[in-house]
Amino acid sequence: MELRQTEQPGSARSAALAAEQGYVSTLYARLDVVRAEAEQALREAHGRGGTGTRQARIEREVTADEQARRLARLSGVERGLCFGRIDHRGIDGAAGETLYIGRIGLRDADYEPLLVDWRAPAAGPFYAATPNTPGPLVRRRHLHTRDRRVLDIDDEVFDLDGLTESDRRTLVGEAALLATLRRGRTGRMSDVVATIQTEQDRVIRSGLAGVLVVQGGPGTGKTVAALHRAAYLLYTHRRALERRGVLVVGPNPTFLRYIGQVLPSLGETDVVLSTLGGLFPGVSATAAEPSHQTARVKGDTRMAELIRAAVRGRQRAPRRGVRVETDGMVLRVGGAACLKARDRGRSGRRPHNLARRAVARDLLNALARDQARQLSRPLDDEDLAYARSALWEEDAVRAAIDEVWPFLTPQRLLRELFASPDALRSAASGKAGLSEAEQRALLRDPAAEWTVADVPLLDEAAELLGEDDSAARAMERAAERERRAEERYAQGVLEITGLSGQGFVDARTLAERNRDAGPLLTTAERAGEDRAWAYGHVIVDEAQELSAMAWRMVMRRVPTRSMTVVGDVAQTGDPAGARSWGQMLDPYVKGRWREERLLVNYRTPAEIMEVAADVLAEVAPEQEPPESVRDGEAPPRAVRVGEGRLEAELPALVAGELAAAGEGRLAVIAPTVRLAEIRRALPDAAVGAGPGTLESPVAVLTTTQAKGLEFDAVVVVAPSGVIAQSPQGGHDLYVAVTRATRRLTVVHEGPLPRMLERLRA
Ligand SMILES: Nc1ncnc2c1ncn2[C@@H]1O[C@H](COP(=O)(O)OP(=O)(O)OP(=O)(O)O)[C@@H](O)[C@H]1O
Repeated sequence: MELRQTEQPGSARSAALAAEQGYVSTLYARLDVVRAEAEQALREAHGRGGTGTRQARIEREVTADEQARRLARLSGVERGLCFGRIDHRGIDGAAGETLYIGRIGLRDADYEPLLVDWRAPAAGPFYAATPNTPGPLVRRRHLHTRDRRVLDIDDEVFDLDGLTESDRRTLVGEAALLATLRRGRTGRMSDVVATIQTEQDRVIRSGLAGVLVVQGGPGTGKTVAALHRAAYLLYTHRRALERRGVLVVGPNPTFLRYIGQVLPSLGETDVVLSTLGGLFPGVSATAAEPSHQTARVKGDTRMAELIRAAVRGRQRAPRRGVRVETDGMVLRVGGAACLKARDRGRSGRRPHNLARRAVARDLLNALARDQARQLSRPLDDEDLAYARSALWEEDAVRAAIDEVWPFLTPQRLLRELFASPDALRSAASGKAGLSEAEQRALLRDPAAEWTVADVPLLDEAAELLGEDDSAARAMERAAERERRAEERYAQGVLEITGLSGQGFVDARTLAERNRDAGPLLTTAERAGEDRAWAYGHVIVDEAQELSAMAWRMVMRRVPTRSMTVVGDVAQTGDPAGARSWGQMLDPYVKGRWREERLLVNYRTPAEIMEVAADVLAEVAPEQEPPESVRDGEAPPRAVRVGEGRLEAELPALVAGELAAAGEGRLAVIAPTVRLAEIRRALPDAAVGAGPGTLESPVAVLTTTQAKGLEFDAVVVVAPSGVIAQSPQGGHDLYVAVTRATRRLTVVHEGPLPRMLERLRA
């Protein structure tokens, strides 16, 4: 049986608190010493001056860089440095070992451990122990601190002799967890190191190799567990991952901002956060597809065949040959010679742009021979080489070569393909086998902006075309950004170390020194610029939204297939998204992916989850709803407004909900077609996925934009509209009603959809 000991008798409790305060004070004192040492080391690294060999300078800057990172890490753990303690079972009457668990590891001057990093194996039992399976522990203690003071302790004593009753939820540190969950939301996700639950801990500490799928209903902590996993993997496999980096892919920029500060708070910087639309260097796509049909077609793997055929279609052998007018002469390459050049280009199986060299050379040779013949000049190898380079300088010659085998960027290929019904028809007629309607769905204005679903297509095209000069251009852009970032970074270093304004060195000089030694790009920065970068591990959140084409792109980024795939197939909103994990993953790791399921909902109160469960039963009856960990403060409700009255009635309703939510944040979630009206009704609200969305007390969002986010109060407007908006509308409604941490209101004009019947009661 488990004993909770928050209610200890007064004096015993004060004594325990005082003892813990003593220990925690020792920890902070040690932290101060370690910080001072790191500051000193950084000062020394900079103090060594700007002379010496390049190698020496680089070494010095690397040391300085490491010390600066170390300092940043040490500064980041001030809040909640130590949050737990575990007491091990003694052996043969001797007392067992006691360990304190915290955000980083600390040792005393004699190198004896004072504090164990939460990611270290020794901290494992703190998260893994349950009343049924306490492992080596006799007690787990949660320490609640503010600033450097211990405010409270919360004990779980595992009585080893009399375990009778199973705690179904196996909650770790229930009091600590519930206190955390009851807090108002701030608009940013925060770390949960102090209250990680056993089932989440299994996800976090699962091995690095292979594909791990984390399937779980809304609010089960998939995202938070995945981010802690990133920190854990970087800590545990630092050598393997530091050089290659970790990529986290999220559904939209707002979501990335929402989760962005969890990783720095965990001390991790070598992580690239990206949306799918940002995975192709040089393109930053956010636009959605104009229709569900277009989204579906673009996500289908037949697109790979279409693009392959489109590239082949650009490799031509004009039957009449090519003709160039230069210097008053007409030079020709016959149809047969063109065919031969093209076939030679294809036979090497090299990517299109790389094979172009050989094709161009063949054509230039043919033109040079024609020129020599017309001028009745002999042509030895040297003459031929000279003639080739002279001809290559001529625009008309290059245009003729382009007729046979043009240089293509992925952007140009797709733009021209999607703008031309003929090109589409001819590419679609082969293996791709797209119907006429499907071809029409792809047609668009060449000036249209890139959509998120275009990005995997650009990536596919880049594979077939081979590298162009985009890497070089990206490096130039990176160098410029680097120059600007260096100064900002240097200023940051000076501020962190307290050296700013003390006359040691100024930001510009520090940045200059770095520059002299060559750019010190982090792994994350180098990886983010490089399409062909192979990451050490990739985490995909809201992974159910990825189409089959998007999976092809993501898999290219991680040839080792070391991945964490996080999502919920019951929340799939994208028409090309996943119906099952096997459907998406089996083509790459058939039967070799493992799955962990998270079953407890930490976000949505039980009363709201009942409503959501009705929706789930309708739209994905094979899925189990997660079980809520806490009860709500107010029952969810439906409010009917008269036809055409929404704009008039919404402001008061939202104001009332906002007041009831206290300091909290509110989201209005609505179908796209109603946004304009809601914007008029709530002129002060942040609308859509802009930068202010997370800060504003009231945000107006579509379900797609609300994915992965949470709010104290949620007002779902026009549920029938949400359902009708897309073939996955039921899934969208499920997402919408599960965003609330405290209050849910559904506003409807017509009859309530059947799946929300419970709200009528
Ligand atoms: N162990 C925990 N301790 C404290 N808070 C937790 C814990 N696990 C989850 N939470 C909180 O529960 C909420 C939901 O977590 P999260 O967003 O990771 O869920 P999710 O499974 O990704 O949800 P969805 O599928 O709806 O996007 C967050 O506020 C998170 O901080």
